Amino acid sequence: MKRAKALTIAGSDSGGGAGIQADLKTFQELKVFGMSAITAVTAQNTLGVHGVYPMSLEAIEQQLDAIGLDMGTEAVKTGMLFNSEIIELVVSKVKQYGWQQVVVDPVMIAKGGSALLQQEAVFAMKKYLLPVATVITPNIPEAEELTGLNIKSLAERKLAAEALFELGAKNVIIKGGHDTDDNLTDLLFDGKGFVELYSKRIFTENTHGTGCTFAAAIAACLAKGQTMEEAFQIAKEFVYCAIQKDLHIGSGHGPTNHWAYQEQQNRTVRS
Ligand SMILES: Nc1ncnc2c1ncn2[C@@H]1O[C@H](COP(=O)(O)OP(=O)(O)O)[C@@H](O)[C@H]1O
Ligand SMILES: Cc1ncc(COP(=O)(O)OP(=O)(O)O)c(N)n1
Repeated sequence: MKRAKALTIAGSDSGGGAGIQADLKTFQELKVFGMSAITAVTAQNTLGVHGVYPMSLEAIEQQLDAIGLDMGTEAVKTGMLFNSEIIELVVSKVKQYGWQQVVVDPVMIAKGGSALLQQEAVFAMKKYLLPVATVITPNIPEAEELTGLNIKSLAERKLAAEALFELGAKNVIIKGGHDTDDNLTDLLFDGKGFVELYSKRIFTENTHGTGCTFAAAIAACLAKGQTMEEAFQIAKEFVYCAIQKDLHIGSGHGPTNHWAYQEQQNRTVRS
């Protein structure tokens, strides 16, 4: 049987909750063959980011060529890209290999406050990366940084989504984890209309890596040929289950549970 493949281009999280590790776990759970190109190694646990070690451009290029020249991929997901040189390299490889489904998670700052993208790289993200994005998945602070808009209301979020679409992303999803009330709205804009997905906030400390997991689920679904709206719905459900059935690992902001979605699907099929 031919299996869909997805490539994550992101940073490594030694704690296993975010970055490359979250992406590969999500791909696997959604039955997509996962591949990776590591842009930076972070020393990270549930208490925060303790070190960031960017890879050389040569090392990143070799990883991308290794995939592009032999295996190919049905979807690409980008996460922590750290600086403008890495962004420009990734964009050139996306174009060289004609990779079509490109999910851009514009990772900037970890929940603990550590910078995962240098400030100078925001310009390159807007100018080079957004135009090759099938979808960009910022949280509210990232959408504010990319658009220069203040986002307090859903109406303002819609304006930000339109602004990101104008910068070249074919679809925009602004995530609601940073909503100020306890009803979270994730918003999709495809250039024509909006889709809103709602959930209640789950009260837990264990939300490390929710953004990575959400974007990886979108990439996995697109790799399998599902529509953007289907991918959006599955990703929201996947991450909700992962937060709801949290694992209580570590003494700080713990990881989510990447196998919870499949466990729920299995229960539904059996009952
Ligand atoms: N406490 C929570 N309860 C339920 N869903 C959440 C919670 N926190 C985040 N989410 C969901 O997780 C996904 C990632 O959102 P967000 O936290 O905004 O991303 P990021 O990790 O990039 O900051 C979204 O679908 C959001 O609605
Ligand atoms: C290596 C690495 N990449 C990305 C992140 C940020 O992940 P995110 O899903 O936004 O989760 P939080 O850091 O906000 O918990 C990361 N921490 N490390």
